[in-house]
Amino acid sequence: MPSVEPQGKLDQFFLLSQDLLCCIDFAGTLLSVNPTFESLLGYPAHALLGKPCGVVVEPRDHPVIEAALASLCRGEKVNTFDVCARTVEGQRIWLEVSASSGDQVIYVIARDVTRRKAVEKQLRRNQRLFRIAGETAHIGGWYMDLAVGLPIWSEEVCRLHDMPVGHQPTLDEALGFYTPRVQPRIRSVFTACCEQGVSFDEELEIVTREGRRRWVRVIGRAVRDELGQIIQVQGSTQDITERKDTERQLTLLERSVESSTNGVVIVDAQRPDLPMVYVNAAFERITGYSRDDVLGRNCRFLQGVDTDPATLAQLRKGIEAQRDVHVVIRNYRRSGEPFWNDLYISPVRDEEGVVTHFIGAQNDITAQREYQAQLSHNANHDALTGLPNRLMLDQRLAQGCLLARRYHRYLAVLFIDLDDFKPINDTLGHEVGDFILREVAKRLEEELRPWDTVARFGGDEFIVLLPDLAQEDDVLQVVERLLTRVSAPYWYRGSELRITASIGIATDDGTIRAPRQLIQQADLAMYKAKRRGRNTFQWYTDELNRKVTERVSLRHALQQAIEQRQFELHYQPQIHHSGRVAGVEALIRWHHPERGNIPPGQFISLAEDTGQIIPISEWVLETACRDAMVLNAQSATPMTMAINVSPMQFQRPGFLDSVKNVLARSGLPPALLELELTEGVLMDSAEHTIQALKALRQLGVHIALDDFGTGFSSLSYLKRLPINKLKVDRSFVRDVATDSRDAAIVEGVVTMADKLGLEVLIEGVETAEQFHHLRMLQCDHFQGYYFARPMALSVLKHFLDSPFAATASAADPIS
Ligand SMILES: Nc1nc2c(ncn2[C@@H]2O[C@H](COP(=O)(O)O[C@H]3[C@@H](O)[C@H](n4cnc5c(=O)[nH]c(N)nc54)O[C@@H]3COP(=O)(O)O)[C@@H](O)[C@H]2O)c(=O)[nH]1
Repeated sequence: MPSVEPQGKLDQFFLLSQDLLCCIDFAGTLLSVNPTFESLLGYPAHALLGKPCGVVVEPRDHPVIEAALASLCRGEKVNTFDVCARTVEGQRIWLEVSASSGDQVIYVIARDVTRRKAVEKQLRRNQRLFRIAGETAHIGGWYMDLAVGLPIWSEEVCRLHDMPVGHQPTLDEALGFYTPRVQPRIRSVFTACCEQGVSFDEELEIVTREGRRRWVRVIGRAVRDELGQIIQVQGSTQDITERKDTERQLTLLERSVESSTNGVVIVDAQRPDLPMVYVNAAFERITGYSRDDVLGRNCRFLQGVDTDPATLAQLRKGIEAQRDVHVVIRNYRRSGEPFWNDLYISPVRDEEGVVTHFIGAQNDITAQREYQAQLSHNANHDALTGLPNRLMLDQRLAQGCLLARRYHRYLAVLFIDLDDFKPINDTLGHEVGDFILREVAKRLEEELRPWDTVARFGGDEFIVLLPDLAQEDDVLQVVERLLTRVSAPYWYRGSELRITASIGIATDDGTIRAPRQLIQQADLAMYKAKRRGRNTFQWYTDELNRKVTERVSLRHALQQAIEQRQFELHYQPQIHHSGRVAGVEALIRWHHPERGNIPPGQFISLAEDTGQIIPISEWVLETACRDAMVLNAQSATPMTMAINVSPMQFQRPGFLDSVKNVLARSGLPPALLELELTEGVLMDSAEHTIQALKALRQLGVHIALDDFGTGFSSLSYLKRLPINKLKVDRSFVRDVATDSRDAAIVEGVVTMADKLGLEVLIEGVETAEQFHHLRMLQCDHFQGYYFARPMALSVLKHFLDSPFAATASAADPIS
């Protein structure tokens, strides 16, 4: 293969050049190579000449060479191109190739650009990494040459502003993306950077071209030339919207937790002893401990002596099992004051589900608890005295019975009723009444053992439960103590008040099945105590029960009697000392369809107690007045009608009017009506009674004082009473013939009545002997079986028509 030899100066250049030089023909065959070609690629010239130039080039680049040769063959110019050659040792060398055609040959200059290629590669790699970093971190770069005054944005910065990649804004446009609120700030820091070289690092909000609001972190710094002149400002802009959103959410969360009214505690679940790592302001407020006091400590210091161990165990179990727990626990504030903590504890897990923390939400429910306790106390206690009420009494009663049964002990139930409490309340006022009730409650409590119960049963009634008595009689000493204590004086605003109590006692030896029965039994016994004179006690007995049961059944029967008009009036003549019948006393008779005649002594007092006396009395008054008119129509001389007036009837406000009305309806002259009142009625409410009597007297009605001598009336009081007659009780008559004391009493009464200008009637005269003694006295009237028994109206009419003188004479002529 002929070689093309360079000549002259060109030869020198060919031989000494640092570049690879070679000549090839238009087929690409190597014609000559310079020494650098040989040395760089490691091939001797003879090994190359005559070979295609592509032998030293990577096959991958052969098409590049072929294309260049083709162009040169067509006489076209070829631009510099790069190919990768391979040395004899296999090392790759990048060559930058320039080729130009001569007449017959092609001159090729190839320069080793391996190093440049490596730098370019590295640069490209760096650029790619930079782009990846920018895209993933949403961070882009920018700079502005001060001399030019136009910011240059990276692709990421363009994207961040929703601008097309490659957009190059003016400075004003670039800063104009910031929201109006932060405009002054960005312009100020940017200017300071340009003019004074002050770096900046700001987090500000922009509005993109699409109108989206985004938070960016913009960092800038000045670049100076070798003279220290600021020539450029460069920096980065990062989209931190997500972080800001997260931060905002966190801030919101934190503020919410901070401003929550509930206490919030976070403890570290991974450190020993679960130390607190966060507490909010409400925790500080509720507990009184500051953050500094508590962070790092376990929250058990909030517990105290009263903290319920069962609740603590429940709490501990929940934490150990890493599950939600809800407890209401007794905790203590820093001041030592206890409070009720309504506590929810929940585990907080990380992404792997590992419990890293526990969060506790606590609520101080002390006030709520107290309110509930108050409500429950109110539901179980009497508002005035603070004593247990009926509801609680029932529970305690059931407990007491249970204890008596289980431990073979006795339970005593005391029914305590204050004597004559109503007059205190009515006359002195409710304030005084309340004071007495409170005081009594206090005294009763003070006299009892801690495990006894005193409850207010209602009004002026109290129930005492004495459980756990070894013997029934043990109750007596308590009862006596209670009676003494209640009857001690009460001092109200400097005035002394007195009150007593009547107590009924019932006991259970563990056999009673219905505990409430004990209260009923004690109640019955209490009534008996009242009847026995008050300020005393009475045991419940079966006999008492029988009597009370009888009273209950009688009460029902009485109601039927009122409704079915089973009553009749009998009349007993009252004899004037002249021997004529001066009047009659109306006496009620009850003809029960099954029981037969029931005497008034058996039902009048019951009717008094139940209030049934009112309709009965009204009927008596009406009937007696009507019958009096009948009798007077038949009688030649005026005949009075004496009627027994019950205390309740007399004290009713409308009594006077009812008398007036009955008189008006019947037409009976008032002077022929005599109302018989007992001493007991007249002794009550002195002034009121006297006024009522005066009103009756003004009406013209006569008043007789019945059962005189049995009521211990004060004689001075007697003189003030506007009455007409005294009826000497028959108890003085019975033995008047044999007992000089009775005779003296009757005589004394007759004399006194005479001096007071009162008439006298001696009742209960049964025998001639009695009458014989009594007729010697200057007495006006007599009444008794000796003269006539009470009789029905029809019988009385015959009696009056009969020659009474004969009857009376038969008994013993009076005149
Ligand atoms: N409030 C009302 N009380 C009434 C009425 N009717 C009767 N009574 C009272 O009931 C009590 C018992 O009355 P009674 O069984 O009718 O007895 C009366 C007479 O029968 C009885 N009496 C009359 N004479 C004699 C006698 O010689 N011996 C004797 N052992 N008893 C006699 O006395 C009763 C009349 O007593 P008094 O009223 O005190 O005059 C009795 O307390 C009645 O008051 C009524 O309608 N309303």
